[in-house]
Amino acid sequence: MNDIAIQVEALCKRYGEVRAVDGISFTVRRSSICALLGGNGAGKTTTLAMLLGLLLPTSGRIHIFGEDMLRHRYRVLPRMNFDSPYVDLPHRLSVAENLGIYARLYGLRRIQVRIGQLADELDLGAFMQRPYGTLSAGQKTRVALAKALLNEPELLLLDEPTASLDPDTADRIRGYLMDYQRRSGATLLLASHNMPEVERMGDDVIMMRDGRIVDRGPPPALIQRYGRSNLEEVFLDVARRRTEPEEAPALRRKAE
Ligand SMILES: Nc1ncnc2c1ncn2[C@@H]1O[C@H](COP(=O)(O)OP(=O)(O)OP(=O)(O)O)[C@@H](O)[C@H]1O
Repeated sequence: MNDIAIQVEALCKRYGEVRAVDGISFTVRRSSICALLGGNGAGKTTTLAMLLGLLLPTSGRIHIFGEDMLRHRYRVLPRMNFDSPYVDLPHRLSVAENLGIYARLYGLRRIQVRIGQLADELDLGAFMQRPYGTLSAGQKTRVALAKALLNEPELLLLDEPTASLDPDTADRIRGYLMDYQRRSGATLLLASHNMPEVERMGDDVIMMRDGRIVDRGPPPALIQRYGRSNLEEVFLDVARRRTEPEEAPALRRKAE
């Protein structure tokens, strides 16, 4: 059990008739990067929100670092953090003030040292004293990531971490996150529909459609199983439901 960071069993979230998450079970190994991959409305954000305790599941179980999240989430939350484009920070406060508030909330000790470190690593120096509300979308994304890393989380949940970044910055942030994972041994779970991102970062991929898990595995294994040359083609097979053996090229070739 010690090498499991996240264990989810038969997790469901319903909104009236909508089954946003429909009975999913999965585990995420400690010190790995796992990607939740799925089209719009597949249930990725809902899954992350339940893992964080922001949403109550309709049914099912979630254990993080062996703790039952529905009963004891405050035991685990200090070891976690998350980053999502849907979360905003106070607009009138400067970047430095915003990070300072979160650092105190998290009970950090050497607050200025940690903020300085992150400002350096994520290249925030030029706008640390500016009101957060005046930043561009990409700059806000980097500040939000700094906020998520303040407490050096052992488990980091990321919802579309590079959604509003230009290709150069996005690439550097991916590299930075992978480096953070290697340095700290943290576990990362990211929701994305950016295939090259998932292919580059993910040790494991969980593919979701309509609230269910339709396939999973390391990117190279998935690509091989579907007889495709990249994850984008696998995703299109899954999204367009070409996942029956008679329709998946590799399996069809094997049968011939
Ligand atoms: N508060 C809500 N009330 C009703 N339905 C909701 C609510 N939140 C999410 N849903 C529905 O649940 C389903 C899953 O949504 P979710 O946001 O988890 O998908 P997603 O995979 O993150 O999609 P995207 O890639 O578009 O962000 C969708 O059909 C969505 O419309």
